Amino acid sequence: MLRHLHRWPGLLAALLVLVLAFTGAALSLYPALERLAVPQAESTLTVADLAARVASAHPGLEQIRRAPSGRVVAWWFEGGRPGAAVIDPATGADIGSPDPLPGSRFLTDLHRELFADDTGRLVAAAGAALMLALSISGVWLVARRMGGWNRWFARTRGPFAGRLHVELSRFAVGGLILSSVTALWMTASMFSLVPDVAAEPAPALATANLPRLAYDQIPALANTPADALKELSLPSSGDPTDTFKLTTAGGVALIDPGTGGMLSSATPGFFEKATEIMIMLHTGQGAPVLGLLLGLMALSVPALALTGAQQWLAGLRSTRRIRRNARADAAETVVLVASEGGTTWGFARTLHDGLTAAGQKVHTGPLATFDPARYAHARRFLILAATYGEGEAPTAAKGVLERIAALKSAPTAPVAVLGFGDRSFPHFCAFAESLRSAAAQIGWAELLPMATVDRQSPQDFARWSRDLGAVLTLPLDLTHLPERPKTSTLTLISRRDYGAEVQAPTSILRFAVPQPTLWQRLTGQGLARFEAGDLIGVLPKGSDLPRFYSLASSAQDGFLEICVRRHPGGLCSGQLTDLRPGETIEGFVRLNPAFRPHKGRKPVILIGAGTGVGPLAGFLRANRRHRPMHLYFGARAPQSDLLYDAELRDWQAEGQLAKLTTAYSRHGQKTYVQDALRADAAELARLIGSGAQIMVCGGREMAASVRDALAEILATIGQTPATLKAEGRYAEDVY
Ligand SMILES: Cc1cc2nc3c(=O)[nH]c(=O)nc-3n(C[C@H](O)[C@H](O)[C@H](O)COP(=O)(O)O)c2cc1C
Repeated sequence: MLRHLHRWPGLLAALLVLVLAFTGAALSLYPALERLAVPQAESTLTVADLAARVASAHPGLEQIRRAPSGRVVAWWFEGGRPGAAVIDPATGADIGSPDPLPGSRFLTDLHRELFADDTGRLVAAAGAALMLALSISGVWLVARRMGGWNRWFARTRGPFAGRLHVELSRFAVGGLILSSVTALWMTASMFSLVPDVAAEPAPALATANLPRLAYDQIPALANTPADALKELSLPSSGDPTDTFKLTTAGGVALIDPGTGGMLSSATPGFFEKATEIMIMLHTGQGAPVLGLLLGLMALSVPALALTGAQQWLAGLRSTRRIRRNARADAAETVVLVASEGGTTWGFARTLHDGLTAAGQKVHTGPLATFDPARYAHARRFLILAATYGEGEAPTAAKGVLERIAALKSAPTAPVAVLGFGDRSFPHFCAFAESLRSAAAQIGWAELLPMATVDRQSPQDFARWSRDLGAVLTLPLDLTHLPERPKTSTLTLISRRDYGAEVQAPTSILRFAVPQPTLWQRLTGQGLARFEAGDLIGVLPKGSDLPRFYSLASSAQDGFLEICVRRHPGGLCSGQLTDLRPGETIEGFVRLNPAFRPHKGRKPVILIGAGTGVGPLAGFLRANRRHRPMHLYFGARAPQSDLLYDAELRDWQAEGQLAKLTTAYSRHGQKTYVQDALRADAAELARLIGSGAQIMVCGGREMAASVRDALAEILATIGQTPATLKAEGRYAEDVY
């Protein structure tokens, strides 16, 4: 419900709210500009002094008004003609026309009434009401996403658009609520819905036929500082009983010009004062810094709209192919999906269709939206979760574990977790396992013991579905045939071959990148955006199951490069290493943001062996700012499989590679990378102590030996690989 409340007004009102936000942000500059543009009165100046100064230049003075910015405007009637000017309070001289600053009337009319008088005012007020609804529901959604009110300011996780949306909301929501509440108040005041009629003093007449006192002989004018003045109306020269009318923040008074006595007065009531404060808070008039801050917050609105829409579209993309999706609050079976590449959604669809066909009311949605309060009629939860990084959650589901752990009580309906992973990774289905144990920790009853699906195995899935059917007493036996991923055609431009002499035939393959469409560029789909360290899924001929290779180049390089070692009998590596320039493969990019050098100038220690040097070479190629990068590279023999040999020399000469250390396992004194690390223990300890990041890429055994060697080195500075990992300074890409 809350999500709908946040989303639908969001879409409907996007345009209106954007107009209000842009014009509001632009208008917020005016109070500050006006404050800078007008000369300010000295602090000792009184209303009497000011009136005397203006009157000496304009004997027919009728009225003086002072705006909260300090801008003083005077009106007079001289030689049968009315006149008006902005006044320098220091001299009483005219310094310019009292017309509003250029553009401000246009912007004000657009902001306040969309050039449509009362109708426009009501539409603008509706925009403010929608802004308020969005802001308040947004405050709740941030709390929900972060895992509770006490975590409202905690570190954000997950995809960039979602993180930016939360960060901007946290910055801007206070100001947006303030601006919309004050706008609503001002509209209510405009339509006389607030009893804020200006207080008026009782009518009074001056003593006739007395000569006028000088301004400084009238106590009320002589004792009121000029910066407290709002308006002073002078008695009309043709009416002997007319009075001064002095308006200040404290109220309104009628003053006898002959005696100087106060004839009557009135002080503003609660609502009049409240309206005045609302106007100040909304416009920034009298509080230019607040105005600028509110303007800055209003400027977040377009970015919030964009990132909000992007998240909504991403959610829509994943669930749109679920047919007959029951509402979350009506469903008896809730299927929650954590996926990065989308294949788990395919399994979820098959499960959804199977359960629906068996008569169940099923709701399927992203695990990221999990909130027990949403599922009033749930009788069971089925969580389908893939694993990424080093046993971690897919990006969209980051933070879910913390949210489960933060639940005050476990949902009453039991849960079954089905993990999707790949046994060739060291942490097989580790995220699903973490979900299972987080559920157990809070006492969430298990519907079925956790099961796993290895490499999208239809058999594993069918087996689990039968177990589920047995528990639910439904005839479930689901066959899911994984869909072929959407691929691009890549043409080989060049290849360089290494390692044949040392029984490690390896090739660096460089492919042309097809020109991305505008849509792909805007949404980052296809091959529009990739970095070294991301992955390419290659579909070998004769199989729909992709094989992943780490990228050794980024989209900016203008080509896509991978290192492939030919494995005896390997389907994909065989086809790739047989490719001739001009031939093509089918592939798709999978982002791997966990394996990238952090931003900044801190040193990076790159450790790789064999084809593992591929992404590390990509990092070096992109190191145009020459941050210190140290490469430890394990190969078999220098003349045979030292991949990127020529480039490594160039990069070193140009400063992109600070230091290269090689270790050869079949040449001279045989050594491995871990030996080279141990030999450099003191230097490495120093680099890590100064904040260096470690990135390891290569085979599983090499990574384990490197971890052992680094554990010894880290112990000397009171660190472990685990502590560095927790800080995000130890990343592995292992196969
Ligand atoms: C970069 C990357 C890292 C992965 N890490 C793991 C892992 O640590 N453990 C695991 O069991 N599976 C791992 N996998 C395999 C995926 O979890 C598996 O292919 C899953 O079916 C993908 O589901 P999805 O397409 O819905 O994201 C990884 C896959 C990739 C591409």
